[in-house]
Amino acid sequence: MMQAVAAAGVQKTIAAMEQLLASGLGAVTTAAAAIAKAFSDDKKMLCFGNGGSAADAQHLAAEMVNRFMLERPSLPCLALTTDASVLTSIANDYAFGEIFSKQIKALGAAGDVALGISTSGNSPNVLEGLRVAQQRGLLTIGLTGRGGGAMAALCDILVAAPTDETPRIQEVHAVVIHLICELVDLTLFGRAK
Ligand SMILES: O=C(CO)[C@@H](O)[C@H](O)[C@H](O)[C@H](O)COP(=O)(O)O
Ligand SMILES: [Zn+2]
Repeated sequence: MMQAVAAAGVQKTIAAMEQLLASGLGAVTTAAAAIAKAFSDDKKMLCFGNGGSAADAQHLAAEMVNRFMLERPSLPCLALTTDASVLTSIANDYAFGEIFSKQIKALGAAGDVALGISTSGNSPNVLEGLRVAQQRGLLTIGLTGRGGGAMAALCDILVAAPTDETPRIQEVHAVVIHLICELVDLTLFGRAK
């Protein structure tokens, strides 16, 4: 029983990855090119999401600020999920739906990249972050699941993992995040390792 459940989980992830590959990976390469262009224009990237996707936002920021595979200069990227004082004060005094958008108002500038991650595509705080980012002239990139939910309308570039199950979507996102890092390094530094 346990083995069958585990095998089914792996099969679903493989199927989603195969579909992503068959789709040509156009959204992934477009997102990476846009992020590389922003960095080469001295702009930064702000990443955000809830739960496992908050961890994914932090993972991406760590790869950019520290390094991925290549020894190269730090790249300006910030996860908006890490400062407990900022997050709790906004949630307590205003609304949980504003925890990302208020930080984007403070830190975001035109030409920066706002990268929102939501498996459902419908988390109100991620939607509000993307909405404010668009209003302020940031480029909006969304990582989501099949369909993209309400997020699709708020993203200049949407990477939609072709599956409906939250953990499987997150597993595809982990690969997409690493591909973005690899392609950004390749674009900016001529190689990725
Ligand atoms: O990691 C997981 C599930 O795998 C959870 O923590 C999950 O991220 C949370 O339930 C999130 O609140 C879901 O939000 P979203 O992906 O729909 O925006
Ligand atoms: Zn998870």
